[in-house]
Amino acid sequence: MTDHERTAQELAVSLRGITKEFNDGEVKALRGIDLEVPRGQKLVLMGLSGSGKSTTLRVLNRLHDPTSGEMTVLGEDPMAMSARELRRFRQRVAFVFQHFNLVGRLTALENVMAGALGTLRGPRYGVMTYPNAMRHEALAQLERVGLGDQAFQKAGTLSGGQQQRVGIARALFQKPELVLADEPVASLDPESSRQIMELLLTVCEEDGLTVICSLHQVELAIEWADRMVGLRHGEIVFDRDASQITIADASTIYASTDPTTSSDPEAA
Ligand SMILES: Nc1ncnc2c1ncn2[C@@H]1O[C@H](COP(=O)(O)OP(=O)(O)OP(=O)(O)O)[C@@H](O)[C@H]1O
Repeated sequence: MTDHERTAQELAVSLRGITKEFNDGEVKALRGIDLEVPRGQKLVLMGLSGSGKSTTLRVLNRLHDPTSGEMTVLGEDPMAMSARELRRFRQRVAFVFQHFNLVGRLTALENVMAGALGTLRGPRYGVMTYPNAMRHEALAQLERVGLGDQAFQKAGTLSGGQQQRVGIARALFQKPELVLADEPVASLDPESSRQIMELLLTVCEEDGLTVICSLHQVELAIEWADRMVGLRHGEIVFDRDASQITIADASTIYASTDPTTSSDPEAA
């Protein structure tokens, strides 16, 4: 194994000069992102609306193809994958969505098992059409997120916080190595937000997963992240260890002034 390959194995993510343009270059969503994320790190992405957080997350599991640049995710190059390899790769990279992305008319349990549909042949209709071991595992994950009693309740009838718990159980059910969470608490009230972030990061820590999460709540980010990365206009303008950051520091990313001109040289 070469040094480069060894480093790629130790890192969950390595992005080099990643750009992403939309509308034939009219929108430059990412303008050269360089980012290395060690395995097991809990990284929060911050930035104003439109700064490129979602695009970064979506490039990582190839929901978007980058326009240019190189990337390695979990030791592999997603750009070089066939459709089949990409399906397998996406089992290793779970996504937690802001609006939960559950099927409201299906039970919580079925929504969790939907996380494994990529590994099953053909569609499934109803809980009993999934293998027994899968049902047990899905139930165990629902219990883990505190929803064992709601396993057979239709997802659409659950509260927002409960729906996101299902979203987290679905992610864990995939047995991922990397969890990408796109503003997972943006649709929730402050108390539920705190509970859900605590849950997400605790379970990911227990399972030794890498988490990359976009989040607007600076206090929550400082409390739960190992590292905070700020984006502005598709560029990284802030990259620090969360333990060395204050709310005022982190808030510069949301200030009207450009943090690259801040008096603190490290904030650039
Ligand atoms: N599918 C798309 N087509 C065209 N432009 C897009 C598309 N997706 C994102 N963009 C643009 O790319 C830029 C970055 O968007 P992105 O969604 O990554 O920002 P964000 O930081 O996640 O914002 P928010 O906090 O509002 O979710 C924005 O200008 C956005 O309008």
